[in-house]
Amino acid sequence: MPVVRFQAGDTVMGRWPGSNLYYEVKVLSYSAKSQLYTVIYKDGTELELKDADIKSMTGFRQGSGRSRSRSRSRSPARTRRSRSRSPARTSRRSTSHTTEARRDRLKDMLEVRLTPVTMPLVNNSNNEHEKKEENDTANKVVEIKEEAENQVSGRYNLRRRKDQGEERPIEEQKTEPVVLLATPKQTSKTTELEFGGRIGVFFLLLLLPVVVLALLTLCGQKDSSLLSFPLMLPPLDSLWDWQVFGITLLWLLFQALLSLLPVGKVVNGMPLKNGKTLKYRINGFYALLISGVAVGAGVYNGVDLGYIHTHFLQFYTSALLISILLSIYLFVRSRWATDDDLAPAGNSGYVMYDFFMGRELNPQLKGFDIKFFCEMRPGLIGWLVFNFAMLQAEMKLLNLDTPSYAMLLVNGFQMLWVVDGLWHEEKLLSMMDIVHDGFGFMLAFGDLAWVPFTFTCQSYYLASHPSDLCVFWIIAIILMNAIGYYIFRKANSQKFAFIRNPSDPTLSHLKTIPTATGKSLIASGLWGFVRHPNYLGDILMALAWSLTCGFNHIIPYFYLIYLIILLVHREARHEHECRKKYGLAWEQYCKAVPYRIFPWVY
Ligand SMILES: NC(=O)C1=CN([C@@H]2O[C@H](COP(=O)(O)OP(=O)(O)OC[C@H]3O[C@@H](n4cnc5c(N)ncnc54)[C@H](OP(=O)(O)O)[C@@H]3O)[C@@H](O)[C@H]2O)C=CC1
Ligand SMILES: CC(C)CCC[C@@H](C)[C@H]1CC=C2C3=C(CC[C@@]21C)[C@@]1(C)CC[C@H](O)C(C)(C)[C@@H]1CC3
Repeated sequence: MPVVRFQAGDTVMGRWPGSNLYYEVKVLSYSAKSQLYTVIYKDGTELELKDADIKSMTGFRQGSGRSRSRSRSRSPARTRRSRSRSPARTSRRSTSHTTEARRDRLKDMLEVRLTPVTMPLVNNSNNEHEKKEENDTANKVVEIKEEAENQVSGRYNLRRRKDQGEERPIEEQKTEPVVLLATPKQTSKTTELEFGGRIGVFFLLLLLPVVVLALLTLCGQKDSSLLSFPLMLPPLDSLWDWQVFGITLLWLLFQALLSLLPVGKVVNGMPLKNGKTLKYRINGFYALLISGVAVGAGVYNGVDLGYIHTHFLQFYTSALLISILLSIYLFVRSRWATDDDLAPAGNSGYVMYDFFMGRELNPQLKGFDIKFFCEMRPGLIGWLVFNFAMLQAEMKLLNLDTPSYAMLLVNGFQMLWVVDGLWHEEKLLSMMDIVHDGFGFMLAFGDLAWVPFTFTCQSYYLASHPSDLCVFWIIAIILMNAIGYYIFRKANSQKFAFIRNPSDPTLSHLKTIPTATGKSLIASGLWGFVRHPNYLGDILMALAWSLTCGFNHIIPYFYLIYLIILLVHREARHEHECRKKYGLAWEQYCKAVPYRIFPWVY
């Protein structure tokens, strides 16, 4: 039976999710079922916190006193300034739990809720915004937050905007690893399960590999109609080839070696739970160039890429086996991971769920980050090699002197997407997959098997299904891809620049909405059109890719359908997180930007 340490109305210190920052909060209620406290921050943001993330005011003062004295020796001026502002100093109350006192506190709390901080749309360069934030909740946190703001290195913006002018490029920043606050280590359990929980994940584990197999089988046969789906699995010996397995392992090794090349800059990842940052070498674009030269040299010297087309299923089963073995290795090694190494989403205690979601956030082998490598290299670059192989296979199978326009368009569009991804490789470091998701079966299979074998569905299809495109259709498809790419790139670049430095002068025209965390939300330009313009751009491109294959079968639309499902789910996940994280500011933002991904769809 859990001990309920706090009562409704108590003022306590609550940890901000995903960080070691503590804010003054009031307890609203406790749920015995979920064993979570609902607390309210001073700006009205309500969150559910675990017992381990809450400290009593007295306990916290004793704990933070130590860290305060540590920082005082480092920066006395800063500490003095923050102390004079700290509401914890001016409004410390007795923690005795008399009914009278509790009722008073509850009244205070309700007043906070009834007078929420209003957050107007502000211009990025507007001084009023800064003045506004001076009075904002973000400034009313106790001094430990101020201290933490000064200590967090990297790009995660927890500063007030008036301090942000000091932001420097990542490479130049000092990355002294720091522990923000000495708190006793607690194992943070995942309580909210995603993807339909244990049952959902069980089905995904079984279904995903079969879906890819079915897709490849249908794509490869003459009649690709869903109705002609083979009810029998292909014979097992047609699914396995040791030589193909060896080639796949060699490809992985080659890519791993390329990623270790000492070319390209070294940058810091986002700060981890313990305030430390990991270092990453950004050389994906060089790896792509070298891989291109190597494949080109192979073809020039008589290597027949048609082998990939004829052994595509075997390549898939090899990649599948490697991803399963890798996931087992990752799961086993996570037994020795510390709490700091664990991903917030993959530590439920249910073996299958955690195996799927991934327990460890950034598993490393002597500084080699396995997740970052898998996400950006073997699958993505392999995808382009596969596309090129399909182009050669098409010419051979359909007796063509030159590749079809459809095949050329698919190869060109997808090469642009991959080149763009590797050119902007550094930006991946702030993405949900790297910052939040553990590395388990979902991503291992996703990166090594799903990406190279489902993203190729159009070129694999075109290799044996001619698609004649008229000039009008070609122009329309190119235009659609260009518009999609423009939206995708501009939105992602703006978002990344803003996360890195919200005071970036090139973004000063953008309107933003401040939140209690100190982070603001862009609410104009592309980001004022829909809440995820980058998703919209991506979907437009995916549509253009599929349209090259005509309308005879739905199979080449597989990638488009997958992407829409994934991004709609991702949007819902993000929305859920942000509602908890930003509270009223999020509501304000949703009012200002009502459409989610598609314009006119709420
Ligand atoms: N082809 C494929 O299989 C897939 C492609 N993608 C593509 O990858 C790209 C990146 O995806 P993803 O990481 O999901 O991107 P998101 O757009 O969800 O970006 C997440 C980050 O952006 C921040 N953010 C979101 N909205 C705002 C805003 N209005 N103002 C300021 N910051 C904001 C979030 O901040 P916070 O949450 O901290 O507020 C978070 O740090 C997309 O273009 C997507 O289409 C993604 C998945 C699969
Ligand atoms: C197995 C599942 C059903 C789904 C697996 C999903 C993953 C394969 C994808 C989730 C998000 C991804 C992104 C990229 C690759 C595929 C995965 C990992 C990406 C890195 C590719 C390069 C792009 O430029 C990008 C925009 C950076 C992509 C980001 C998302």
